[in-house]
Amino acid sequence: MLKDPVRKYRAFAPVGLRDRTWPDAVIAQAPVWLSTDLRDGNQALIEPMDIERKLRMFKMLVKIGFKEIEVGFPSASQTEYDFVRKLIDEDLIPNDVTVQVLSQAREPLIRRTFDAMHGAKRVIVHLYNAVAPVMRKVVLGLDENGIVDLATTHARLFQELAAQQPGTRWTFQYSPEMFSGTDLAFSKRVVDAVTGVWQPTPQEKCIVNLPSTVEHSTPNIFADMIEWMHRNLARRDSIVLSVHPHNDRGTGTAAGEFALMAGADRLEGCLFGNGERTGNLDLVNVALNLYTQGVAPGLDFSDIDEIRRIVEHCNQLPVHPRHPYAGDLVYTSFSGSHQDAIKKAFAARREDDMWDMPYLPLDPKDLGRSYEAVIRVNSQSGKGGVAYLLESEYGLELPRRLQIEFSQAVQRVMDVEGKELTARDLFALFESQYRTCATPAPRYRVEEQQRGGPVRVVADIAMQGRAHRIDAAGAGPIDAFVNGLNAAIGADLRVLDYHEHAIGAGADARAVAYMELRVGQRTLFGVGIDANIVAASLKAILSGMERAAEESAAASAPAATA
Ligand SMILES: CC(=O)SCCNC(=O)CCNC(=O)[C@H](O)C(C)(C)COP(=O)(O)OP(=O)(O)OC[C@H]1O[C@@H](n2cnc3c(N)ncnc32)[C@H](O)[C@@H]1OP(=O)(O)O
Ligand SMILES: CC(C)C(=O)C(=O)O
Repeated sequence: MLKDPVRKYRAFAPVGLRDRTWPDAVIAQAPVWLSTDLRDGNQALIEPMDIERKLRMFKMLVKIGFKEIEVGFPSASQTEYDFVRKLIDEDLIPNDVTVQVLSQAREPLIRRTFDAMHGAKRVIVHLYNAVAPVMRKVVLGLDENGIVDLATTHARLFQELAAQQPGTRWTFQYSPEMFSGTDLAFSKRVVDAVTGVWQPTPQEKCIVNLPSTVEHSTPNIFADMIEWMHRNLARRDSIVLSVHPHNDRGTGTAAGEFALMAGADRLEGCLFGNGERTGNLDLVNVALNLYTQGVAPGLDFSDIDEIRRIVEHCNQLPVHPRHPYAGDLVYTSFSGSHQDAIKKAFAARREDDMWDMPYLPLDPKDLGRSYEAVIRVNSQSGKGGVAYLLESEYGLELPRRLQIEFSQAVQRVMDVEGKELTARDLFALFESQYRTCATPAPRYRVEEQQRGGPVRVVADIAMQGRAHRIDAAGAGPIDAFVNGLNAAIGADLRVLDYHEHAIGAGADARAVAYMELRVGQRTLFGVGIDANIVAASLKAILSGMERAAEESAAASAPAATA
């Protein structure tokens, strides 16, 4: 790279629109959307779509709700031509959808384009030629007058050929290619000349499409350019003002949104931003940005994963896992503080509340995603994430101090393995830590002399492989069991805290008991799961006692020598 890039690159000149209004505008309604996946998207693919893939894409675009779809460049190849013929001949274009086709300002290409559209009910036929100084000089070898002449000559040809097919309802569209790299006065001159030929009316509008063929500047400058054109174009009331942003600087979405604020009526782009180089404007991104502001986009992304799979199949290109709204990881938090906030916000949320979820700008359910992947646990995670997964996947509502205790066990595993732990891994670790499967239910009997009075518990238990009989009284079954255990094995056991809840419902429901115990000098948890609530509590005590015994055995074992 150059130390002094100014010797090679020049900054894009600002427009200097002092009385600009767009920064205060609010986008309160959806624009007219034009999908160019089958044209600009397609021309950027390593392997352009065959007819089967084009058709699959077309049907999906219709299902999403696009009413204007650029289906190809019919003069480019036989496949392109045959595809539009198939749509027309097999009557595959719904009545409320208008197809669009593109042609360069070259007579044979335009003739073939009109030829391809015979019998179509409605067509947007799209003319372009380059207007930027670099293209005038190196590609076309024309001065400004020559460019105006090129555009108007072919605009007249459009009129002539359309008149020969009166059964079709034609809408004309013109794009001054590389508008983003052209001075505004000249862009206006060419566009006014073209609309001067077409003479659109407020009832029969034409479309003027302003492309940032290459994105040269910050999006505020593009917005100034659009506002300037919006204010200065002749016949503005007879024009649908469209923009076609690319994404060379990574600000295509901002450019599209700012352009709407600056007066544009229509956006051209592709799903997930496919298109030349860094892509076209990402229509999913803009539509869902609107949605999160409470504006109905008029496009349906309720099954975003299915749409993404079809796009990946048709384009043979992957959608990045971090792609806005659609990527595999965009609703997933790994980091502890994010997980903690999400978990608390989910717990506080009621069904009809406005969406106000930390770290989640949109409810993944609205796009057909489950909450399953919202939180995933790795070494960056804390207790909140672990607790969330155990609760959402296994119905375990761990009390706060147990969350802290268990997350230390998780961290120890993570430090060794260093990889993500799934909900299933965490549950398996929880089962083994708290011996929820290994602790057998004691055989026990509870005797109550009078309702509300002291109870007697008689139980046979096994502790550290040895059998014991417990027979003691207490204020309730837990108290009696603890008293009996202390007497039978000489333990120093107290219950500090106790939580229990049901897991599941109906005949399959089980109870889980979380028991915070003081065993000698040690404070720790025991957990028991059983169909019977008393059995679950006794198991929880035994689980904690076994854990304490194992820990003290481990602490007194001689340290291994190398
Ligand atoms: C910014 C955009 O996305 S615009 C759309 C671009 N899309 C495509 O190009 C995909 C489809 N294109 C094609 O299949 C081919 O380019 C075709 C069939 C249209 C034309 O093919 P060819 O006739 O072989 O021309 P080629 O592709 O080399 O294009 C260069 C010619 O087009 C002319 N040309 C280039 N841009 C323009 C323009 N905007 N307006 C008019 N003529 C142009 C050039 O001057 C050059 O003419 P020359 O051969 O007389 O020097
Ligand atoms: C034909 C035009 C609209 C185009 O694709 C571009 O300039 O990017």
